[in-house]
Amino acid sequence: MTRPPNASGLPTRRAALALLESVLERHRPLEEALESLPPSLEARDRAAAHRIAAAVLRRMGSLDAVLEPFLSRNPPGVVRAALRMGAAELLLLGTPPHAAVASTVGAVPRPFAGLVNAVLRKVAAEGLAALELLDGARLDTPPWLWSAWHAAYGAEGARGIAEAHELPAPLDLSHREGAAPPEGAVLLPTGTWRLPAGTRITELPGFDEGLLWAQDAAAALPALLLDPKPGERIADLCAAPGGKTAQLAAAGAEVVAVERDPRRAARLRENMARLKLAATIVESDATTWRPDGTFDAVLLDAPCSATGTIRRHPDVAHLKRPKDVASAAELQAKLIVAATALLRPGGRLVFATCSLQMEEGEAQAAKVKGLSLAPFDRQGVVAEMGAITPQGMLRTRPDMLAGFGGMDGFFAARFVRGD
Ligand SMILES: C[S@@+](CC[C@H](N)C(=O)[O-])C[C@H]1O[C@@H](n2cnc3c(N)ncnc32)[C@H](O)[C@@H]1O
Repeated sequence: MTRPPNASGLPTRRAALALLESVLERHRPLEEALESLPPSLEARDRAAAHRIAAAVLRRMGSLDAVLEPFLSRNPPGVVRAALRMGAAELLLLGTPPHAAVASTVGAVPRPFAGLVNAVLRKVAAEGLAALELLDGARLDTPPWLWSAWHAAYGAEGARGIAEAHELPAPLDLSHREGAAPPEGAVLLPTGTWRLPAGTRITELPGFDEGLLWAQDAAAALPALLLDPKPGERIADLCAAPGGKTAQLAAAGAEVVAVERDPRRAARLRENMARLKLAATIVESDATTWRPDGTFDAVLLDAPCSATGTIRRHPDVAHLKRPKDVASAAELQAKLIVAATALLRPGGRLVFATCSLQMEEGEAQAAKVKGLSLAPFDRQGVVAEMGAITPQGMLRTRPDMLAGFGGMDGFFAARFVRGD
């Protein structure tokens, strides 16, 4: 009998190693690394490689601590990556030990096969017990993020956030009116439909018909809180891939969506076409864009460090540094000035970021000039989740809605322009 080409599991492990090398050595985002995998790789191998690489990135500190006692010296980069990968399969992903060990051994250069085999056999035998004794939340969180979250949210908050990062995020869906919830979907208090992690949106009924789009429950809140009205002229600055543009357009607003990156603008166009929603898409830098006329409202979902999305993008924890927070905050300040100039008197601005860092949230909002803060309602479902601050700003964290499986970290504040 001929074996299918990937029965050995080798293409998956080689692809997972390539993903880890891209993120950890070449500092490229995981999504970008996935796009660079060979087109010949089968979809299920690509998905499996993604799952393995994401598990390693999510729990890397813990995996290294488990491996440490079994290593007499620091192994070369590719061997360490393979050991992390094998350990993730054994301890986190439930791969049968024989398959995990054999396929990882097959993926490393021959001279290291014996070492990898011996270490992974020990991990298979003793690793789970060792893992349970570790402080995973602490080990898997870069120290600078741990300190920043500690300062912002206290010891319990920092730990809650880090613990929420240990598990992959579910698939959250926003939908158009008239869509039916996919089988098994849970309705969250905020209106988002939630399906288990690993669900493929492209296979859901309603996807091809343009009735659904993927959007974390927290990411859906800023556009909701902007409260778009039919016929309002709204500028969506920094718009791709378009989750919020779709919400605004679905609410009947006349949307102008501005995106600087041409490739991302193309994705925004594709997404809006699939959803059969109308928006004027402008490829431009929002800091210098000067349209004719003013807007009733502006949604500024600004570029940021994205530390609120670590559950979905565990590479963020390895790629971002404090200087990235500082430079993103600088750009956000410029974008807020540009957004302010677009508002008609009485017009409103919602400034949002998917960051857990104060510099990109509360501290940024406190520096806004020429607009008045219009606090969000302290009643209603969002407030009941504990996501409205005493100042009336939105602050979600991955440990909120814990009973439902958490949500991304997001910040939003609303402002109005005086007459
Ligand atoms: C956080 S993402 C936006 C997500 C989007 N609002 C959504 O809901 O799908 C930020 C976007 O801003 C874009 N961007 C960054 N700087 C920009 C600028 N100066 N002008 C316009 N777009 C910019 C990025 O390319 C990226 O697509």
